[in-house]
Formats: sequence, structure tokens, C-alpha cells
Amino acid sequence: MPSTVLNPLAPPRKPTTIPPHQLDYVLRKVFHKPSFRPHQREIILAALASTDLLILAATSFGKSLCYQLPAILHHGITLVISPLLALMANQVSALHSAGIAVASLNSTTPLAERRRILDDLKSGHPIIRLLYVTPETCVQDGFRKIIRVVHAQHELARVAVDEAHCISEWGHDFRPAYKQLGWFKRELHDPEVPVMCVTATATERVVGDIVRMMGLEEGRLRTFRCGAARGNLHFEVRYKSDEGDEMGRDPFEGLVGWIKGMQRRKRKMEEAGLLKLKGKPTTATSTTGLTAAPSATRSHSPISGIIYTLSRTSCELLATALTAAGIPSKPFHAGLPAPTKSLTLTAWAASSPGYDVVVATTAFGMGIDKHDVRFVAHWCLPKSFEGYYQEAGRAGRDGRAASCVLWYGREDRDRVVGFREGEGERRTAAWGRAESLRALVGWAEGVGKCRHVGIQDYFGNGEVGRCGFACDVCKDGEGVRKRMERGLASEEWCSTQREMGVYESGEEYY
Ligand SMILES: Nc1ncnc2c1ncn2[C@@H]1O[C@H](COP(=O)(O)OP(=O)(O)OP(=O)(O)O)[C@@H](O)[C@H]1O
Repeated sequence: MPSTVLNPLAPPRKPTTIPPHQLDYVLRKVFHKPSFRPHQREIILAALASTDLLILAATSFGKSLCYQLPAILHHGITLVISPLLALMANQVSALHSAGIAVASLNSTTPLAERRRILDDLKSGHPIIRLLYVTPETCVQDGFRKIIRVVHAQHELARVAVDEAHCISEWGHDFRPAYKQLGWFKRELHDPEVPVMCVTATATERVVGDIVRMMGLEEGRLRTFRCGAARGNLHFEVRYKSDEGDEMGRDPFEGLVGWIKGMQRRKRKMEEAGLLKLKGKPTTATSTTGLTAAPSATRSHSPISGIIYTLSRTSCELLATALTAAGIPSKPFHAGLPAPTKSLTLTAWAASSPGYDVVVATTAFGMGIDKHDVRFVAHWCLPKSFEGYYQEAGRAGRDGRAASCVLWYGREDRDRVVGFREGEGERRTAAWGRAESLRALVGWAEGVGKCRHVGIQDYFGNGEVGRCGFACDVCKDGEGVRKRMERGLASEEWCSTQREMGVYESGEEYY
């Protein structure tokens, strides 16, 4: 990279003209990627032209690169606003290993590190290229004062808002502090600070909120609608009631049979030499020092998967039952000690023996970027369509085929409604969630429509045709209809149960 790029005394920021080959060079040399994915180059060039950008693109698209690469070419610092510490930690450690001057500032930053970062910012000419902060940090007066100093020196290159749907009360992960991020456009002028908002899960209403609350002006904003479609994911819904599943058996048997079926097919392909054997014996050590047991030599590589449940109790019970059934699984939820969670995450990411499957609550979602997750199962109905698609999006991030199965029952639907009512949400958020849940239920019971088309209809960004064979409906719509009729409890039964308060529970979620 030319030394002028990193020179803290470089002249005031103006649109950066970069020869196209330099983008490829940085992509390969710094990010170790062979080529850009579709749309990435175009978005990065628009970012380098200091335009305001709204990026609506599927899970695993590679949205982070769209602000990371310009950040190291641009003069000045890029502020990345991210909602989750885990999400930040992943990106910061990857950028750090690539030799990029990166830092994060949040409630867990050690005092000495915090002082170092703030001193760097206060100098007005920070050496840090990318600073990851929580939205809560951005609303603090002290932090804003320091940002003004940086801006006055023309050194604030861009504000990137990750998971931008969190700004909207209609969205599924609303965070009040996100609403205050309009401050950057409102208060910082001459020069204007370019903003980039990125999300995978925004409906039209949420997009409207992002534009309005961030103070983005339609005339100066470029929106990239890259589509929410994930063509490599196979979607399927399996139907169940409290009495049993669509085959009249315990749904757990169905789950075990499905996972073992995948294992068998993979083993056959490995034996036939059609798949390379991965998963060498490894010993994973978490950042907190706990170590997973080393493996014996494996004759077959494991299938990596995630199973989502809603409550902590079912998370632990299911992990224990699956392990007993021969599918090595670990629970992950917010109630577990930090070292245990860290070990689970590290060992699962390293495909260590005993960690094939993580059974998780929604505490395990955004920011999970393991490439070879071959399945995501939802054992219970999630609370929103966006949450479902975000979680399903953890599968197949290497672009290869992966399966997403939702076990859907009307009793679960009513439990989710009962649980949400107990949360006492604000009115708009409650309406938004109710609408989203209704859409998800409609999708699960909508056996006449391709699942991929149903997803696009909900998110409304980008068109897809029927998938052909990448969902249960396109494969065998009539069969799905029959399974649904057999598997679901009747509405009359559910309504009687609701009246008796059967679905209200005091369980802990997340
Ligand atoms: N051009 C590229 N070539 C190869 N891999 C890439 C490229 N761009 C990004 N990736 C990889 O794709 C993965 C997903 O990228 P990223 O985490 O930015 O996804 P995302 O769009 O933010 O998805 P999500 O919304 O699901 O978090 C990462 O492992 C990243 O390193």
C-alpha cells in the first residue's frame, strides 16, 4: 500500500480515486481473498466516492468487507457501530491478524486500552483505521466531544452502521441507542460525514426508518438491494403438535433420524471419495483458557450444525438427549458461565470432537461465521421472521448446500405469543413483532408457495423465481400439505388450551 494512505498528516478528505487494480491488490494482500463477490467492488467504489450508502444484502454476502476495505484506503478513521460485543470481537481479531490498526471501545475494554484509544482520537489525527463501538458509546457526551475533534481535523472518514435494522422499533432487534445515531448527520457538517448502513434483514418499513432516523437524504443516498436470497440453503418445515410429529412419533426421534440421515449420506460420499475427510484431531483452547478433550483419530468428519430452541431449559435437555443418542452436542445460552460459552464457541468453530452440534437460544446468532455449518434446525418457532432468517443464515456460509429445517407446531406459536406478552414491549415494537410472527406462521403453513419466494415476499428486496428443488414445497407440495394436516393440532384445540392458560410459562429465555 502507498505510504501516503496511512500518513496521518495527509490533506483533508475528498473522494478517493483508486485505480481498480489497487482494490484487487488490497483484497488479496490484506484480506487474503482471491476475488470480489458480486456487487462488492461496486459498493466499495461508491464508498470510496464518499457517498451515503444503504446496503441490503443476504446473510454471509460479505457486507463487512464493504466498509473494511475502504477504511484502510481512505484517509481518516472509520467508525463502525455494532450491536454485539461478540460480533465486534470476531471482526477486530480478524483485522488485527491482518495487520490493520483496529480497536474497539465498549464496556469490556480494559482501562489502559481505553485510555490509549481515547488519546489517539483526541490527537485529532488517529492512527487507528477502524474503531468498533457500541451504539451506547456513541450517545455519550464525552465520546461525541472527542469525535468532534477528529471531525474538525477532517479525519472522520465514514460511519458504518452494522445490523442497521436495530434502529427500527418495527425491526426484530430494536436497540434504543441506535435511534440516536442521526446525531452524526445532524451535528457534523463541512465536511459531511458519509454513512454506510448495512443489514440482511430489513423490511420496507424498517428501511424507511433507517433512512429517516439516520438523516439520510434520498438524493444523496445510494441504495444497493442485493437481495436476501440464499440459493444454497434448502428450506423445509416439519410439522408437530404436543402429541407427536407428522409421522405420529416423538418429534425428537424425527430430529435424531434427520441428523443421522445426513451423517450417513456424508459418510457414504466420503467412502466413495466424493468428499475430502476434514476434522483432523484437534485440541481447541478457548480465549479463557479452557480446553476441549483431544480427539482420537476420526474415520469420518463430523457434520457441524446449530439447533435453536427458545428456553434455556430445553436447550440443556436437548443437548444432553442428543449426546446420549450419539450426536455430540453442547448447550449455549446466556445463563452459562462465560468460560463455558467461550470454550463451546471455540471448540465448535474448530470442529473439535464432542462439539458437532450447538443447541442454542438466540444468544447465539449474529456474528457466528463458521463456514461449514451444514444445518440449522429450529426446534421451536422463533419470535420473528427476521430472527428466523438471520439464524438460518448461519448455515452454508461457504456457499455449499446446507439444510434449514423448522419444526413448527401451533402450540409453540401460542407459547411464543404468551411469552412476548409477558415481555411488556412498547406498542410499536409489539405490533412489529406480532406482524413478523404472523408472517412466519403464514410462511410455515403456506404450503402452496415456494419457501424462497415466501422469504423474498416478506423482505421485498430483490426478486427470485421458484427454487425448483431447494425447498420442500417445490419438491413435493402435495406431500407437505398432507404432512401439515396430519401433524398440526387443530385451531379449536389450541384456542381451548389458550383460554385455560396452558401456554403461559415462567421459563427463562435466551
Ligand atoms: N470476496 C470474498 N471472497 C471470499 N470470502 C469473502 C469475501 N467477502 C467476504 N468473505 C467472507 O464471507 C464471510 C461472511 O462475511 P461477513 O461476515 O461480512 O458477512 P455478512 O454479509 O455481514 O453476513 P451476516 O449478515 O450473516 O453477518 C466472512 O467469512 C468473510 O471473510
